[in-house]
Amino acid sequence: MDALKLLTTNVKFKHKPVEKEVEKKQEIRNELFTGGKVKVTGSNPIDPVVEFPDSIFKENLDKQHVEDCSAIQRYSIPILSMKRDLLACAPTGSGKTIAYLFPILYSLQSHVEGGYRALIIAPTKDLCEQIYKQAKRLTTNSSIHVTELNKSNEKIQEKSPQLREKYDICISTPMRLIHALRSGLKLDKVEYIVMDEADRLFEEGFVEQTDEILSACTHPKVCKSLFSATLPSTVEELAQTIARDPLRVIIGTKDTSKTIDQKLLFVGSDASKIVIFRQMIANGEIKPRVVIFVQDIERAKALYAELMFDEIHAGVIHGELPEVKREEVLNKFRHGDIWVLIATDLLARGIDFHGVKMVINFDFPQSVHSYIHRIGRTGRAGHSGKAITFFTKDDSEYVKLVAGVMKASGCEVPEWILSLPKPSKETKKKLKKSPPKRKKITTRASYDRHKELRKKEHIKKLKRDASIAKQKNKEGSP
Ligand SMILES: Nc1ncnc2c1ncn2[C@@H]1O[C@H](COP(=O)(O)OP(=O)(O)OP(=O)(O)O)[C@@H](O)[C@H]1O
Repeated sequence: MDALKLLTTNVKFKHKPVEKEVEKKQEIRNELFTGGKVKVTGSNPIDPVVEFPDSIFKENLDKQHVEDCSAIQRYSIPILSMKRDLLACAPTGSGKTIAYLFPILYSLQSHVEGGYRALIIAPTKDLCEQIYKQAKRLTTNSSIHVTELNKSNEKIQEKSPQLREKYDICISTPMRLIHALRSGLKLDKVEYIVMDEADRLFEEGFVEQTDEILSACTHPKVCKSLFSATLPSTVEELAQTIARDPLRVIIGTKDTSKTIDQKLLFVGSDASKIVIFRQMIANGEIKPRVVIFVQDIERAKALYAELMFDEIHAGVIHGELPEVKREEVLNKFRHGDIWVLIATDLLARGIDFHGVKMVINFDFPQSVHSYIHRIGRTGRAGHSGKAITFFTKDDSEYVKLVAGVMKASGCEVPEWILSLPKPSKETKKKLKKSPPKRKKITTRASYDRHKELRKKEHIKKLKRDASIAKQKNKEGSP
């Protein structure tokens, strides 16, 4: 089956490991469990555990085939169980969700009391939904109850506040939680606050909300923890001011991932990108499943239209899609009905897909952290992955940023890229604020495209009508 067919045929993709890769895979798995370099700082550090403590939660993990503790889990379990504040930085896909859920559940089960006792804050609804699902799996058959604040259940809980007493753990975006706070929610019983994707929660647009939430948590012994694959020093400084005698755990080399084979690809201009992408498909260089990142919603829609035209099993996800539709697209991608998922940075953080072989940065990311989180959608949980970043002349002043991460992760980077000057602080800020203006994604004049699309749809309809007529004839024949 040629590459284009593989992406367009309606057969679910199955992953078959190639034998020669086994050794490399073993090396990558070891990285997950040993974490390579581990750095713990802070007063009175606590020794790591070697395995998940016996409990109903461990039994539930066994059912998910999560048996050995990953490096971050070995450290976070005793630290959070002892209610020490924690700043944790560990690579994408290294199991940070279980790293905070497990010790919190383990600790809360010993004393049952009504009302939210742990709060998990994450920047997007999709991520909250994913954390909620993991928490539900972990708490099966236990005495701990979890809720995720969303539009509908927030209203229900607002009308009947006694319902909140049923839940021990609440998962929410900052915005949703602030809304609930302003309609009377009390957070005085909260003993644990987790800030997942913490650096994002301390960025402009979120930091005021995060602050308001933290001030509402008035329990004298509230334990605060921050988790992310990227913790810039500015965030760490801020975190140090809200945390009490925290321990700081860094797994691996900060801001790198050893499980992803990263490449930079000069594509000349924006107009060439789609042509090069098609060429890569034809050459068999694109192995499903793939996540493609573009810089804005308009480009996501345009690329989707192009791939749909090629009859590739593609899907698109961005902030303009309603929640239900987003969930539907994510599920289709998870179940293998969509092989090429086009996304904006909305999906860059935290979302966990199994079997993503490749991430393509169709548009250059707007920051190093965005790069790290985007490529982190592959190479998760001890698997290997590949990331290709397209860059044009317009991106050249920022390329060095990514090259540094690649080098630190042990990937090959051409010398000429390494010798480029480092972008200044101002240049980095400029990029973060507004990416380069890009040419529209299209290979055909829109009139021609519409004409061709209409023709294709017409042929499809004719085929459908013919098959219905054939069926009717059959049923009518004696
Ligand atoms: N100890 C473990 N052994 C094997 N798999 C694990 C283990 N812990 C977690 N996983 C699996 O690893 C995957 C990635 O976990 P998770 O989403 O928590 O990563 P993460 O570190 O939060 O990544 P990101 O930084 O991208 O948010 C999940 O599918 C999870 O079930």
